[in-house]
Amino acid sequence: MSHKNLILSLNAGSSSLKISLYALREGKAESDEEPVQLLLTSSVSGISAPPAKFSFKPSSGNAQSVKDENIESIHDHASAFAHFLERLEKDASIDRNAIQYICHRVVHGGDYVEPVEITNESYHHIEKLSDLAPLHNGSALSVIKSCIEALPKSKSIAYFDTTFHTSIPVHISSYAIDPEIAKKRGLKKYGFHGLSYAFILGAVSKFLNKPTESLNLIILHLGSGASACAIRAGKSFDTSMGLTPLHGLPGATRSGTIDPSLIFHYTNKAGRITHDPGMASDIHVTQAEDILNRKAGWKALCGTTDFGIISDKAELDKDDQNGHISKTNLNRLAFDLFVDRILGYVGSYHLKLGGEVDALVFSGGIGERSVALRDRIGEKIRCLGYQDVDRDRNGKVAASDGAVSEISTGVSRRKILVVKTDEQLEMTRECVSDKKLWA
Ligand SMILES: Nc1ncnc2c1ncn2[C@@H]1O[C@H](COP(=O)(O)OP(=O)(O)O)[C@@H](O)[C@H]1O
Ligand SMILES: CC(=O)OP(=O)(O)O
Ligand SMILES: [Mg+2]
Repeated sequence: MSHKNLILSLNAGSSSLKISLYALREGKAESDEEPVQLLLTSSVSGISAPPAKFSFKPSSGNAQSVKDENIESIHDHASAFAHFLERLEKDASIDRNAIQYICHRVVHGGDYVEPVEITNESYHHIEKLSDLAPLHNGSALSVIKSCIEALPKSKSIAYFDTTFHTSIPVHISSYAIDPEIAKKRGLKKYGFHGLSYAFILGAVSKFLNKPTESLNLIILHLGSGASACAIRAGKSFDTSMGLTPLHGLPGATRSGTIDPSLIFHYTNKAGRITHDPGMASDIHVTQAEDILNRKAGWKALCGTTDFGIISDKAELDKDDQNGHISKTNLNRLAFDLFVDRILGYVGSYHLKLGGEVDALVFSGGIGERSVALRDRIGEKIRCLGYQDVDRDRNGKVAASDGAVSEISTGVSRRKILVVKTDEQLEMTRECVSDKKLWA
């Protein structure tokens, strides 16, 4: 395939590497047309629960699609990217020299409030923030490093999850601690999943045919990392993650919010630097942070990071009348606990938005796929004036990237939607619209 002006978009999540390759459209795009054409998507999932699964899906042409192939040689994000590059050349015959820009999702941007080109200085700035996103920034940097080595002609640009949340008012983003120390050390709520929230906001605005500035939404991004966001007048007003992506909802291996004192009763080595081989060697965090980020969440409760399995088993327990499954079924506990924490945020954000909410949106790997979770949350929020979840619609949510599915019906104006989020496309749109890059 021969294309000019390619944009490669890389999203290093805590358990996955998601990749999309686009070609810039020639000529002026129609007003409603995407400025890029998608050439292929690829993903490596289960990086934190090997064997990792590799998928490769060209949009057209003769190249073969691959779905969920177990790849033993992938053990981290850098080896996942190396495997992708190999397959790009072998399976899709795309000339990597045609890649002009590489967009990288970087979770923690610290005080960077806009995307930055990767230079020595910005690389080290992102590296310094690695301890504040121990499952993320280091992985993104390892992929950036691979790009510098394997694709020296392409320019790498970092897009931050934190940028979207710079609109959060100071009384919401501040902690009740010594303000001088907070300022000196940058201790405040940053919030994450911002690229996903920006994408979802745009998709919902189009779907409801309302300008973003007029929208109030509660969005749930439920993936390996899970967070909630209150959008007021098209801007982030509050979000559940904080200084780090540990705060708020539990995740695949993360505890979410706990009483901070709990950790000192859990272990008497909380403050020591961890030497666990599972934590990347260039990340320096305490055992407390290691336990709460990597040895907690669904993995600790149920022995799996796959919420699909948890929700199936939780369902089994509900139907069992013979006492074969213990009443203390941990899958059931995990499911109910997740529902409880999500409801806490939905209720709180509903109030913070003064009851003016246009829609509740589900997204992320769990939000997009768990029919049971959407059904349960839908049932619980009816008292807030949301429409009813429609069984049929809920079971048939569209699976393509960017799709918006309405799963509720009724007379209330408050809808329940599912959006298949696309952080790679969000970064690419920003890249294309940045005039400096295309002068
Ligand atoms: N059928 C399913 N039902 C519920 N959850 C699922 C299903 N399939 C995958 N998941 C969940 O989606 C998670 C991955 O979400 P995703 O947003 O893609 O992850 P990441 O945070 O790495 O970007 C998995 O950890 C798994 O728990
Ligand atoms: C911020 C975060 O937790 O991201 P992810 O869900 O992709 O791991
Ligand atoms: Mg993700």
